[in-house]
Amino acid sequence: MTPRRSVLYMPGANERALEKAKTLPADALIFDLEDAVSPDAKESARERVCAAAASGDYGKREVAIRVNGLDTDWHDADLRAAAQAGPAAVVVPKVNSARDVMTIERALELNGAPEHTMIWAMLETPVAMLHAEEIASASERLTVLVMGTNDLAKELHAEPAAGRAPLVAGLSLSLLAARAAGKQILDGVYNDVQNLEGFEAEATQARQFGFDGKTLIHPGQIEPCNRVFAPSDEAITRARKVIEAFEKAKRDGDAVVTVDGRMVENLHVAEAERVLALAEAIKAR
Ligand SMILES: CC(C)(COP(=O)(O)OP(=O)(O)OC[C@H]1O[C@@H](n2cnc3c(N)ncnc32)[C@H](O)[C@@H]1OP(=O)(O)O)[C@@H](O)C(=O)NCCC(=O)NCCSC(=O)C[C@H](O)C(=O)O
Ligand SMILES: [Mg+2]
Repeated sequence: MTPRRSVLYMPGANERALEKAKTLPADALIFDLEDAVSPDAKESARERVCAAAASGDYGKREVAIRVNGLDTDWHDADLRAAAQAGPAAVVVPKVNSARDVMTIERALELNGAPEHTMIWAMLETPVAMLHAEEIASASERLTVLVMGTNDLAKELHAEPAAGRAPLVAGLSLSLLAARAAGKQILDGVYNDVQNLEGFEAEATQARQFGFDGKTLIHPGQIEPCNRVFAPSDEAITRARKVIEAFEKAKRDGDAVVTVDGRMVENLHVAEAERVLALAEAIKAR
């Protein structure tokens, strides 16, 4: 289990951000070549980002490179350079179909990407929401889905609303697809970098939905995000109690038991084991 609670984007043209990221407590970093880089800086950013990704200077943080989209002039050169740099993942924006995933997979192979370089597909268009299942299950190399909620809101003509109501259908379809295919899924970014209270509320909503973590745009969002997506002490204590109580029930020949007044069956044990495994994986970081 790889914790991906906090996944920080940074503009590939921003040398200072790439440097600063070496000391930030994010679980993963995405060096961006897409929206955060202006057209005239695309080539220099590509070189800088690939050198940084290949440097091994980021410790236990997973390093991913976001390339430009399949339908852009920069995509092929980005993917070739990223494949050669060999990051943990190549993040591809605006993936719309299983065919897109297979095209990316083939390009990684043709360009000699190491086996450890995975595909993280961004779901950020209405058609991607409707194709989420085929995208999520198109390749074993695709391990993570990433929501692009800014683009999705733009395409939907959606307005900001309480509880992200206009986006809930898309978020839910993407989550269903990720879980059905056994993949991880990350929530989109929160744009108001000054508003940490609003950020924490949105991250909590994402955790309650079932997201594994959230993509971020500012270092100030990392700490609250790590806290929200880690099992709390209370959750760990309850998970241990559930496992112990169920073990005892089994010894007594029962398949169901109550813990603190709530029913526990073997499915709850599986969830408790997941919580403990995640807590252990976070501790090991
Ligand atoms: C949003 C920002 C432009 C704000 O920048 P700024 O005002 O300069 O922030 P601060 O002055 O508060 O910065 C303090 C220090 O932190 C460093 N910093 C800031 N952001 C990052 C970062 N993302 N990674 C690493 N380090 C960062 C600054 O350099 C300062 O350092 P120091 O000088 O040493 O104190 C800016 O935060 C930013 O550019 N964020 C990332 C934007 C980005 O990558 N956007 C693209 C991804 S999101 C997206 O594409 C959405 C998706 O596709 C969708 O559709 O939803
Ligand atoms: Mg986007």
